[in-house]
Amino acid sequence: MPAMSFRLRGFEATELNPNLDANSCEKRGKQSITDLGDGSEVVYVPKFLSAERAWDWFDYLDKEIPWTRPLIHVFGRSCLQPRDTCYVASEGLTALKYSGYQPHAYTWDEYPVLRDILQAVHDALPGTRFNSLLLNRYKCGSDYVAWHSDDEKVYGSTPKIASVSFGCEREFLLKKKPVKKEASNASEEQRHKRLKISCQDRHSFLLKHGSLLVMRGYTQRDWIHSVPKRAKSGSVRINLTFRQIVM
Ligand SMILES: O=C(O)CCC(=O)C(=O)O
Ligand SMILES: [Fe+2]
Repeated sequence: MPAMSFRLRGFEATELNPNLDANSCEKRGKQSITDLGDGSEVVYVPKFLSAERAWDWFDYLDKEIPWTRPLIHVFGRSCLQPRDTCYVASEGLTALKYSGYQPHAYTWDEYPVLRDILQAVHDALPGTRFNSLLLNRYKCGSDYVAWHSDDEKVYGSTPKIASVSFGCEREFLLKKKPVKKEASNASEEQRHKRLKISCQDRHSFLLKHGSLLVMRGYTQRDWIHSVPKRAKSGSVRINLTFRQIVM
């Protein structure tokens, strides 16, 4: 598939920085790149942060962030968002709105540790310039995020989203968006290709304390993701997703 490998080569330029000092590379350990097909990719780095550093940041975030649990509107109904949230963005950007909710944008200056975490992410992903951050706190196993994609127009057509996790391990699922109904005149080859894709249309990552997961390429256009409820009650998990607002 020469066309695709060419397209993917474009993404390789922004892979994890191989030139970080040997020590931080070592700590960062292995990364895995999952090719979701058709220009969508997920990079997972289980040991992005040392456990100690990640616990320090967990404690700060848990205590200092002004968490809220807003009322959101989905499918014509209002409900409490099933997790705590907070939003931070650079000044002068277009306001973010999702599920009928427009969060207040706090500034980076109000929570300086967030700049340190942002710096660690920028160091690992050369060429990125994240200017906004959505924070989520899952207090127990019944807090979750439903299937969705972060495909808001403000992020552009191929957003890169860097997700850092702290505390309780939770499962992160990816599922291919359903393809539009097959035209009746689709060739045998096209049908075979679709069938093959549909067998590989789910992925799961156990997001560890101190891990980094990056979604890139067409992942928001072609895939949805979720953090489902967990039957056995878990402890607190905090997740930070760094994004770049481009319009
Ligand atoms: O908590 C996570 O790992 C994912 C959060 C998420 O998908 C989001 O904030 O859009
Ligand atoms: Fe998301």
